[in-house]
Amino acid sequence: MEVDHLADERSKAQFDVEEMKIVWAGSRHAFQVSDRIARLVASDPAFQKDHRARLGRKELFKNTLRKAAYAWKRINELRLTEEEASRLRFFVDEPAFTDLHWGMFVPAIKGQGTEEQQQKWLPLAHKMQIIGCYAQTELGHGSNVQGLETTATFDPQTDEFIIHSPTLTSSKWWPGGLGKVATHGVIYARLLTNGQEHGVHGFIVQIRSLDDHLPLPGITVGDIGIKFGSGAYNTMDNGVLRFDQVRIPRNQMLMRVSQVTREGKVVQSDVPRQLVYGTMVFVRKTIVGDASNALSRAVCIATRYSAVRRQFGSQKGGLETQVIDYKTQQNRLFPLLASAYAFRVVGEWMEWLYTDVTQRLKANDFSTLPEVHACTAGLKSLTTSATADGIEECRKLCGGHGYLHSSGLPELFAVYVPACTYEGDNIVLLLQVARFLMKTVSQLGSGKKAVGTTAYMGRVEQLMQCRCDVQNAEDWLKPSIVMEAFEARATRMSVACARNLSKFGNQEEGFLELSADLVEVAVAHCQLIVVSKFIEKLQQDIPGKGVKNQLENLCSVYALNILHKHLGDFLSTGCITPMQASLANDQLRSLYSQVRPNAVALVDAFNYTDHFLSSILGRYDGNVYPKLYEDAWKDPLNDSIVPDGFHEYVQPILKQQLRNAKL
Ligand SMILES: CCC/C=C/C(=O)SCCNC(=O)CCNC(=O)[C@H](O)C(C)(C)COP(=O)([O-])OP(=O)([O-])OC[C@H]1O[C@@H](n2cnc3c(N)ncnc32)[C@H](O)[C@@H]1OP(=O)([O-])[O-]
Ligand SMILES: Cc1cc2nc3c(=O)[nH]c(=O)nc-3n(C[C@H](O)[C@H](O)[C@H](O)COP(=O)(O)OP(=O)(O)OC[C@H]3O[C@@H](n4cnc5c(N)ncnc54)[C@H](O)[C@@H]3O)c2cc1C
Repeated sequence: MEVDHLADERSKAQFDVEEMKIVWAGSRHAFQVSDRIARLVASDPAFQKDHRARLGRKELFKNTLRKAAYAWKRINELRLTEEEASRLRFFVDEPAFTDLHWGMFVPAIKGQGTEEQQQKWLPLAHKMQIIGCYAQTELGHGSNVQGLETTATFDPQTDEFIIHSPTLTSSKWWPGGLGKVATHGVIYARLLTNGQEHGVHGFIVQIRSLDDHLPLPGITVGDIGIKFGSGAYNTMDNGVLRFDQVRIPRNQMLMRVSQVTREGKVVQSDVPRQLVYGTMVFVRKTIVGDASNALSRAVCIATRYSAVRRQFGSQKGGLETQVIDYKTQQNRLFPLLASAYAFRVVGEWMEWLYTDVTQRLKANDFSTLPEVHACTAGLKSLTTSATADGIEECRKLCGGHGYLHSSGLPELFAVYVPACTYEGDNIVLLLQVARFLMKTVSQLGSGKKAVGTTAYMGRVEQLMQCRCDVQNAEDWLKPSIVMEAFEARATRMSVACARNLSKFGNQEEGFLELSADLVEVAVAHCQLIVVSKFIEKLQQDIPGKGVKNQLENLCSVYALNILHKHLGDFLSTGCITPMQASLANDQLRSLYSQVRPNAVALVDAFNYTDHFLSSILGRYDGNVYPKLYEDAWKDPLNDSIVPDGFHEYVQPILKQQLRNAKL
């Protein structure tokens, strides 16, 4: 019989874990779908993944193609819904060309194509009769989208666009799926008609033949090479692409935002030009939800292992202390656990925000677009940075064993860390948020009402003067007190920056000079959004014994840990006193004691299979040591007792030394 080494931990839980699983999944339905599909993937040997770090690039890539094809076969055989298919790809857990096909190519056509274009291209993409990628970034420019150099010149004689890469730096560089697989791409290029330039637009371009998969005439395409980490993101064929005067029909420019007529005239529709950037907004909101997936996975591993691992503290020959009982371990681990839950909640809210803006856009209401852009950009940045740092912290929380590939953490880190760069470099995105905030502050006096996530700035006068009401540590558990401290901090930092900016004659010059401060303002605003969405969630009815209470503890841990880490902001803006800061820290310590007995159950609520976690340290049954020992012997180096190369290279040295010693 299997022994559950964590049974004792599980018996300590003070809440209904099954109900928490529903909260984590978002709904009973979502839980059931996820649970069923996770088991389906875990039980299928074709989806095995524990050997992939030992494969060379070519074998690794071929293996990914095999898995993607098999996943597609199962999706069709089982007639999975779109939701189920997307869960299946998630649990297969291997970055592949399909991520970009479903995650960017299809959304780009949906968001930027006309009805007619959608009718033509989407059925082909949905049946995978074509495979697409999203080719925006170039060798010379990624962040600066307006700086892209690829051109799309309209030729009125033939009613075509000529797509061309005029310089080396205009080569498309990075698009996933492009390197070896994609047959088509949405290519971003500067539109030129009648000798005039009209900014960057998306074009559907066929890259490879549907018969023999060779590049079409005028196209040079390949993979950009090995990336960070063994295995990891190297399952993806990030690509390079150059065009030499490649012709495409006029109707392959995505024309929802602007149209080019038969005569080459550019006609703007009434949707804002920024919708050309719409796919990025879509993907950024998805990345926020994904951050909670990656962070929860790392936290699950580190929490279970911290309960298994014992070090020091044995008295009279008894058991040593579980490392999870050290306050320093709790102080590093529990805020990450709280962040995983916080990002889950904010990810759910992002889904709502995105659905809302999509409906508004359909009704030609563009009023919330700037705020949605600021929220998706800011929260993408905040959550991915915290998650990347959090995964690395989890590795350290697992001591030496965390550095082993079999802990699951190195690969998770290597796959996750580019999220801080792709879909917008995190600093560049925070500067977008800061621009939005400075604009909001500058409009406060003009009577324009601050709405949505900036509504708090409407109370600027009160927030500039308010004094925190905390008298004892428990006061920090009151949502109103926490909210006011965070709102006052964000407002005061925004106003201070706006005042500094106004000292510059040239706003752009001021923006550049103060950009480091502006990034901090943006972070303060985004942290406030996370705290406020978590608090809002707790105002809802949440069923299940003790579930709400656990979430309240986690919400307080999230907020008070941020307050502690950013104490400089709160103190220097006079939002709280040093004494109140010290009380917040006392409360945080006491919250750790309340989280401690529930920690293992709180990570069980993520409902991850051992297959998905792929971590010996994070095994559900906690049977870590025998499995680590067993796994070591599976390494190919242990296939032979004396390694290849020993007789050739090492033995001669030993013999030489021996000879020298005898002389
Ligand atoms: C699995 C991994 C796959 C990865 C895939 C990828 O990485 S794909 C590649 C991913 N690549 C990247 O992510 C590249 C990152 N870079 C970018 O997104 C942009 O180039 C930029 C936003 C940094 C600057 O852009 P710029 O120089 O054109 O703009 P500007 O600053 O002068 O602002 C002009 C106005 O537009 C507004 N606005 C801007 N964006 C949006 C939006 N999305 N929506 C709505 N609005 C937006 C902005 O607020 C401003 O409004 P205002 O004040 O006039 O009312
Ligand atoms: C794994 C991976 C997958 C990707 N997939 C795709 C894809 O499918 N399709 C696609 O089109 N692209 C893709 N990309 C490209 C990605 O979107 C870009 O790399 C990203 O947008 C960052 O742009 P950059 O590389 O130009 O960085 P840079 O802008 O060159 O950044 C370099 C440094 O400059 C700083 N910086 C830049 N501008 C400013 C500024 N205005 N103010 C202050 N600091 C600044 C940045 O903070 C950073 O520290 C992918 C990238 C990676 C790593």
